[in-house]
Amino acid sequence: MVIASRESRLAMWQAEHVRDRLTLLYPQCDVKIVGMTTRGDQILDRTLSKVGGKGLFVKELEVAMAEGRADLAVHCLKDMPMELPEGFAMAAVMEREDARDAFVSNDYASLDELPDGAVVGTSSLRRQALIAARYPQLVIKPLRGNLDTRLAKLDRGEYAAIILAAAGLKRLGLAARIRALLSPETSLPAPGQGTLAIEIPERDDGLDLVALLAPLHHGHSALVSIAERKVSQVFGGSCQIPLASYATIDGDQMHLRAMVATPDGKRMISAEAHGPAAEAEALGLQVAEQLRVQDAEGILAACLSEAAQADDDARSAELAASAAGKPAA
Ligand SMILES: NCc1[nH]cc(CCC(=O)O)c1CC(=O)O
Repeated sequence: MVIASRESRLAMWQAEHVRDRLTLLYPQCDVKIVGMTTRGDQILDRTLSKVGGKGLFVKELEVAMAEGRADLAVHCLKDMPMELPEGFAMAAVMEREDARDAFVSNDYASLDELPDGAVVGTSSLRRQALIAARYPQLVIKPLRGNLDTRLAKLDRGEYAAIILAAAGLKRLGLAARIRALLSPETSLPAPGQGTLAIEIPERDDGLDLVALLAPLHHGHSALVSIAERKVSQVFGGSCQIPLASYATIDGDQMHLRAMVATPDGKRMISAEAHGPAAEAEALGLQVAEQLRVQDAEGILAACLSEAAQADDDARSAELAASAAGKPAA
């Protein structure tokens, strides 16, 4: 069995995690990992939402699976497109890690402690909007790169604090860097945050990978991800829009909360619903409908035109820089 993985430390940890679970389940099976670099790993100078979004990190892995060089790929569910390309399926959704955002800083213990004008690093439009709405006195600057790069930028003093997913830090043994976990009330998580999913190609050799991977599937985590991702899907499933969607299950009841905002956090709408967990998709649609009647589409249109404007600005800067004979910053 071959697992295709990106080469970042986090992606490798995730692939190794699945390899170890499979090896325990099927000691007779030889599980290997093949590492590969994706377009998303190569483009580090621009905000992710502006260079093509979620598909960027999975394409090369899918090509490897389609060509028979790999049997499965492990992804952060948060980075997976809402609809998988023809010929691929989600074989398992694993048990969710901590879904919360984490506050990381060398000098401050929480967002509340940051002085006016302090620079906070994040490239997630969702985190940017949520922080800007609650802490208008803070300055939010883009932050990209893998986890180690982001932490190094913080340590060099480029930011007073940065916001990252708690799950990634915990997986890499970096939980000690977390100064505060942001409650869903402060920073409602992204759809699927903290959850790993396994993607497989359709195959015609009769091997039932879904059945083989079933012990890695976690029913509750799958149900909350269906509800969360439905909300995102209704609004286009893009990461160019600040959208949060977070569900929890208590007994057989699900609680789903969602939020849509403009990147500056000046317009923000929320919705929530309770219902049977088994009706996850319907709950997602219900919350999406509540957002729609509050003009979610109007807010999203404003986001997309802002993103297009930023793209134009970036292109103009690139053109001006190349005319001046130097690479764009
Ligand atoms: N967009 C990048 C990404 N995709 C998944 C995670 C974290 C791990 C997870 O949510 O499972 C991260 C890093 C971050 O948001 O800080």
